[in-house]
Amino acid sequence: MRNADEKAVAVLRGSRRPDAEQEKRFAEFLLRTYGCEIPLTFEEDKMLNGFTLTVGTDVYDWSLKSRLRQFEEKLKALKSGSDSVIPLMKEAVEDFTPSAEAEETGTVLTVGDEIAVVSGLEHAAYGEILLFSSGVKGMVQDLRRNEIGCVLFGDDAEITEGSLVRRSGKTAGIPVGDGFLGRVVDALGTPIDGKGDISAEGYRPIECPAPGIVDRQPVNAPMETGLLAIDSMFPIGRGQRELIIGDRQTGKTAVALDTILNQKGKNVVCIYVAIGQKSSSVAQLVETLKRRGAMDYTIVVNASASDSASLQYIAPYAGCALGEHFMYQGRDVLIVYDDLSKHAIAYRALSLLLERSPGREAYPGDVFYLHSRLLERSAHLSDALGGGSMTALPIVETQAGDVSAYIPTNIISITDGQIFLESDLFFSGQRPAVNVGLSVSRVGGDAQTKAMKKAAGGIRLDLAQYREMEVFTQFSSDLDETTKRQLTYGQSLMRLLRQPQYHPMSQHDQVITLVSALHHVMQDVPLDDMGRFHTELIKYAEENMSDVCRRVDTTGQLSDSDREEILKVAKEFLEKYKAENPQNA
Ligand SMILES: Nc1ncnc2c1ncn2[C@@H]1O[C@H](COP(=O)(O)OP(=O)(O)OP(=O)(O)O)[C@@H](O)[C@H]1O
Repeated sequence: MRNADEKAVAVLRGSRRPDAEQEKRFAEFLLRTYGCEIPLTFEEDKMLNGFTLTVGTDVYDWSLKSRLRQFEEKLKALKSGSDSVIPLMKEAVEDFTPSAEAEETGTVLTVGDEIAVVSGLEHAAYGEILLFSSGVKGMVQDLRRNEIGCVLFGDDAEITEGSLVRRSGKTAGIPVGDGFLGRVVDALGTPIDGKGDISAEGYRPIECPAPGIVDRQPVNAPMETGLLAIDSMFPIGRGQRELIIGDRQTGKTAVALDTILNQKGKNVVCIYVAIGQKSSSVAQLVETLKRRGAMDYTIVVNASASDSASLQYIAPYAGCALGEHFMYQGRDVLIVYDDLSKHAIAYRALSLLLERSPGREAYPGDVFYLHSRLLERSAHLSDALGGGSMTALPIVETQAGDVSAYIPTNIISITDGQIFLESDLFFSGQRPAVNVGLSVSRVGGDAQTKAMKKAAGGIRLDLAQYREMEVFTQFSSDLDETTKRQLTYGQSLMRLLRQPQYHPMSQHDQVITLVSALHHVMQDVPLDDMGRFHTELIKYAEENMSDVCRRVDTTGQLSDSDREEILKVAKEFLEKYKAENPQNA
């Protein structure tokens, strides 16, 4: 029996809410031990995946651990036939004998600014959850000689100096499962969309080692964004990590959102992690996803600007754990971290409060590890592990286009390429504002479908030549005919790469556009009329060669004869267009 002054919180690990029979047994046990009746209250604890049992004012540790382990082994042996589970569960409850275990307790030395310094917990490990006497939880972040620095996930006003802290023996975790699809949750997995509780299938620690080399296979399947500028030149593969980088308000979120919308009907689970954003922007985004039918396969994890720095710090790891659950089931996952600059800032705030020495731009020394351990968890798993994948689209905000700042360079070096969005292009109306010169995709080329590869052929080269020529000819007025044509060709290509928001293009749409554009079919169409011409061309092509469109979409191949057919139809449409619009001919 413990000191009667201590506050009583105990955790019934890995268990469902105890049934009436079990509760009776607890009550009897307490009566036997204390000689009087003590009220019991059970509360679900999502973070530790268990139930907190509060008993009077004493500390207990109810351990069902060994029973549960045996029970799990039996279940595994049975491979869970539901008929045979019920007697097993009964048996587990009947054989249960509560026991009190010794545990390590410490005291709070100082507390403030979401940080507590604790002494006396000699065996606490990095990342372990500590339970404060007020019920608030914290995570060990700093291990010093005689004390521990801990970030708090709750109100620090309730914690007083000298109060008691207990170890939980567990690292922070999040409930996971299909029930989360279509929901908005906070960084601890608690629903915040007012739609009630989520029934979880399992539980995953938020920090988990990334799959090793043998557990992976090369990226070889495309993750189409539906954006012509990206799919044609910087293709993304399933399992790839592609950074979206740019100044504020350059359409970074829009690219990620369009990619999520484009996954409709493709059996991809999408996760959007909002870090340090306004809750109103997140609500707007959720509304857009709902309206466009994308919320059914999407989970939104929100740690808003008004949440504590510690919640913002763990949000991407929690989102990643949710994604891993699906990835290890062999499914494909797309995860967007919006954005990692704010994540780094939250971590910097925590580190400075923990009195770690500041390094470059006042970030702590391990800020590279902060992001590398997160992004390394995205992978294309080997077939032996189910062949699932997790594609990451981290977003980073730059200041005045400076990609060489600390956080952008770090993340550029961790990821497999970047889509660089430029303010000047954005404001000149070129949206998505992809800078073709600075963007790159290092592994996606292998994942691009043969049809796209064939259709997109030399577009990057053509655009590079155009950009060079554009600079040289900016101030000269009399240009020769070839240069002029090259310029109009480049301009028409750039115009075609403009794409309104929420209008992802299908694969056949992109292939038809690229084949016709790169064969100069659209060159003479006035730039102002390009949008209309393009829309009508696609409609005309879909009506006149539906079999080619279907073949491209289903097989991902583009035979020479199909290409000829596309060109023929495009030219036919051009003639029709010229006849209908003689002023543009
Ligand atoms: N392709 C597009 N066509 C038209 N408008 C667009 C396009 N892409 C983005 N926008 C608009 O540009 C604005 C900024 O986009 P967005 O919020 O995605 O940028 P951001 O870089 O994520 O911004 P922040 O820095 O605030 O995170 C939005 O109003 C969005 O509707």
